[in-house]
This record gives sequence, C-alpha cells and structure tokens, in this order.
Amino acid sequence: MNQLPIIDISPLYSADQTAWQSIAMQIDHACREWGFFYIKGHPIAPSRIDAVLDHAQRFFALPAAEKLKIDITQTRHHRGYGAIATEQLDPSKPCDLKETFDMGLHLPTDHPEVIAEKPLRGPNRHPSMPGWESLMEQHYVDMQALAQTLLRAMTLALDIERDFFDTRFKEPVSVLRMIHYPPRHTASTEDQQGAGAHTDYGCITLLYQDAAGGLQVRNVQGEWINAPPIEGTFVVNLGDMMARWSNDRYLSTPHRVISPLGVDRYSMPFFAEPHPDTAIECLPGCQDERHPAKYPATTCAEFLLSRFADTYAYRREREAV
Ligand SMILES: O=C(O)CCC(=O)C(=O)O
Ligand SMILES: [Fe+2]
Repeated sequence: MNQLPIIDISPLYSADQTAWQSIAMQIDHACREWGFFYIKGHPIAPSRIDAVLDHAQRFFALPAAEKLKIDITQTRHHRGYGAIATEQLDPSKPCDLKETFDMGLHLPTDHPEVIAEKPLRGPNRHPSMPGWESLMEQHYVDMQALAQTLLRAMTLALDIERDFFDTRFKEPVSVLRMIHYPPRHTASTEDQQGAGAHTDYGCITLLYQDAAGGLQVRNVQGEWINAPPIEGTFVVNLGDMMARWSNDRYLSTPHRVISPLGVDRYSMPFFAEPHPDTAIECLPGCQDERHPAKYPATTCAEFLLSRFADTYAYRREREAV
C-alpha cells in the first residue's frame, strides 16, 4: 500500500447520476483506507494556479519588515503573515522551517460576529501588492466551492442529507494558506522539518504543491511514504473534524513535509472548515451498539482554538498571561 489513489472527479460536474455515484464510492474508499487521495479533473484552471503561485512567490520575496506589516501574531482572528518558526506542528521537534500567509472569509468590521469579537472572525489582511486581493479573494471562493463538491459526494456513503455540509458551510472558517519552505541545508531530515508530523484540524484539505516534492504521508503500517507532486492535481486529505464526525470511519492521517535540499518549495493548502458554531459530533449512521461514539461533542471554533493553542507558541504565551 504505497500508492495514493488518484480520482478523476470530472463526473461530479455532470448530470450523470451513475457516474456521480461511482466517484462518490471511490472517494469513500480512499477516505476509509487512506484519508488521502489525489483529485484530477477539477475546475481550477492551471492559469489560476500559476497566477496565485506567482503572487505568493513575490510576496515571500519581500523584505521581512514589509511582510510583518500583516503579522498574524498581532491579530486576534488569525489572518496574515506567519514568519519562520511561528508554528510547531510536531511538539517533539523544533519549530517548522516555513513561512505562511493565511486568509479566511472576509467579514467586514460591522458584521455581527466581528462586533461580538467572535474568535477567528474578521477582515482579511492582504499585502498591498497590485492585483493580490481580488485574485486571492476569488481563489478562496473557488476553492471553497470545490471543497463543497467533494463534501457533497461524501454525503452519499456517510448516509446523510445531500445538503448536510452545504448548510453547515455558510460563512465558513475555511482558511486559504500559502506556504514557502526555504531549502534545507543539512542532510538530516529529522532535526529540522518544513512541517512536523501532524493531522489537519478541519474537515478536508485541498493541497496544491509545486514540483519540489517533500510531502510524506504515514500509511496504516506506520511507514512514511512520499506523496509526490502530480501536475494538474490537488492532494486531498481529511482532518480531525471529519474523523470525529465519522467516528474514525474516515481517517485523519498524519503527514509532514521534508524541506527539499537546495531548492525552495511552495505549497497552498485550502483547509475547509464549517461555520464556527457548527456542532462536531458523531453522525447517526456512524455509530451503533458495537461502535459507540468515540469523541465527545464539540464545536468547530472550540476544536480549532484548542488545536491552535497546541501548535502556536505565541498563542500559548498569550494564554499564559
Ligand atoms: O505543504 C504541504 O505540502 C503540506 C502542508 C500541511 O500539511 C499543512 O499546512 O497542514
Ligand atoms: Fe497538514
């Protein structure tokens, strides 16, 4: 079991219900066996990916002082630039060797949830680069739509209403993130990793990775296997909220990034996460007498904030004050 499945999802965009069903079953199988798969045949144009990547590379090349004008650690709602070593995904390893830009759903300052100072809610903080804001805001919308198409396909096997996720993804807390991994200069991959071993927090993640490589996924035998870049695809993986919703029927699989030697790496995950107040509790069809619910009910915001507190040193320090 060393080859992640590749699923052509183009039938999900047709009216052919038989083909739709077949793709839904392939996705279900991949979610149970791996928690990871590639998708091709999605509607995000290569020219869009090129444009977003080009902007991300130019942003990360700016002087530190310029990037730090939108320092994520200075926001209460988690938007903007995270410098190298801001995040520590694997607590047994040093901080991650990567820098990031995070954006979410832009909520204006007069939105009721922003006025109420709800965590994770507020306006985006974009760099002042020509064309950046409109490009990224559009990309966020399109990635959210792609995520919801996949989630709709999952409802079939999970035995829930077709619009189960659509209703819960109104005004979501989904995050679009750009990541720059500087090159590793040592032969050892253990002392310094681009992203330490972790599981994702949300429902599903759609990851674009450039040609550099370095993503590794832990298979059910506990071995790290490479998830190499494949042109025109996204790597899709499930996060902890989906594992909780499905009572571990769907796997939230550990993964990590080994920074490549001598080259920079850029990647762009989209973390699909529902409205913050959404209850995350075992779905009725995923529990029975032999399989009682494993996890206590929580909410999306409560769960996300507890995971951020684990992996962001600055948040731990703030909470300790
Ligand atoms: O950059 C990558 O390939 C993966 C990043 C990742 O796993 C994450 O940000 O959660
Ligand atoms: Fe991840």
